[in-house]
Amino acid sequence: MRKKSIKDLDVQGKKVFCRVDFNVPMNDGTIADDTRIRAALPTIRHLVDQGAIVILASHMGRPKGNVVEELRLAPIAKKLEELVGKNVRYSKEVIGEDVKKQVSELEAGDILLLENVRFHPGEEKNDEELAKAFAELADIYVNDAFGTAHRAHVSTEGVAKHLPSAAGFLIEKELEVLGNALSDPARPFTAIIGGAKVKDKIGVIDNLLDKVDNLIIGGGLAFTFVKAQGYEIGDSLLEEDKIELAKTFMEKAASKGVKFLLPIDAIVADAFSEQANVKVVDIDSIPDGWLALDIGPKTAELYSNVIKDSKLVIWNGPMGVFEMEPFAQGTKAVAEALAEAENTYSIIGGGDSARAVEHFSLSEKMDHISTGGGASLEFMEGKDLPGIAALDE
Ligand SMILES: Nc1ncnc2c1ncn2[C@@H]1O[C@H](COP(=O)(O)OP(=O)(O)OP(=O)(O)O)[C@@H](O)[C@H]1O
Ligand SMILES: O=C(O)[C@H](O)COP(=O)(O)O
Repeated sequence: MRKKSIKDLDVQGKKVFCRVDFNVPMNDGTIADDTRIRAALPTIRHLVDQGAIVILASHMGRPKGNVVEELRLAPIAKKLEELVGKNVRYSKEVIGEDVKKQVSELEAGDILLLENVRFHPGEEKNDEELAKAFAELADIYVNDAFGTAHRAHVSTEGVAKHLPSAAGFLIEKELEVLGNALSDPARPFTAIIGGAKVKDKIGVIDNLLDKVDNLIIGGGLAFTFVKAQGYEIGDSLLEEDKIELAKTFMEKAASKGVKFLLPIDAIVADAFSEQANVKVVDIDSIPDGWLALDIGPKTAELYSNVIKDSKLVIWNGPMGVFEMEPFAQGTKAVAEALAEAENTYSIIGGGDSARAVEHFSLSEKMDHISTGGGASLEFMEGKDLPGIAALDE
């Protein structure tokens, strides 16, 4: 069922409580990447232009109900001011008398940013009292925090039960792109799954096997599959209790005619370190005591060719330990193949893959980079996102 859109609302003179995801990476008090702030601008600008009184709420980090000085949103307010080109007020409180007073002073088109909502112990508990207190501040609730839509917290879910609600432009765009990709994909449709843990990606692999033509596996999780194929993997990442499941995934792929691609070679190291001794080996020759930390060059070429022959590619999770230079080549090759593939629509599923693409300065070449890491993953798993489910239809 289609959710109500911010476009369907008359917000002139109305107080709008708008949840955004300003959980941006910080480096010594400065914003290391403002992508998520920029992603919320269309909604914020629309509300301002339509004469709404805009109350913005976001979390940053995981302060677990405590005030953590480094996680205050003051630098975000400043950055936002720069980006929207108008004064942004900032409250050092999440809720309370001072917030009420500040809200009462706002006029149409004004913006107030509340303090990090996770400073309040009620936020993550989805506390009813806090939900009511937020609702009392406003006439309307807009959720545009796609990155946090998989959390049932007060500012993402609880407050929606007390106010007329709608989705902002970012959530709409994410749902449209990810939704279209999964429900009516251009073919060949390829999913690339990497990262560290099989157990975190079980749901998404299972769901994607019903939809894709090719499933490419890389990263640390590939080695549980390699082990399931019967090869020795040295000290590479292994989830012993998932070997049987890995086999069932490969069987499911075969029965559905899905090409299931696993590494055919790997970059192995004698320690988990940038300074380690490194060599390239075929997948059946990973030496005892060594760890596979990246896909090898033959695998990178194989994966790149599949990518270039695809019409649609979804990518979640790096191909290797890309944070260390000697193990970044596989992830880089995949990013470059996506960047070069002219007839391929590329969707980067947030989190580490988005960071990797940014790291290789290839973001501009991708068709859609989701602002959601966990959220896009849960969406791809076919789960309902509580922050979206709670919105009016
Ligand atoms: N072969 C490998 N061995 C060990 N760790 C690996 C290997 N390949 C990748 N990694 C690590 O996996 C981590 C990311 O794994 P994780 O499962 O957390 O992915 P993710 O964060 O869920 O991905 P995304 O954020 O894109 O959804 C990276 O830090 C990377 O260094
Ligand atoms: O960065 C994210 O994935 C979102 O902002 C959600 O953050 P969380 O995982 O701390 O809930």
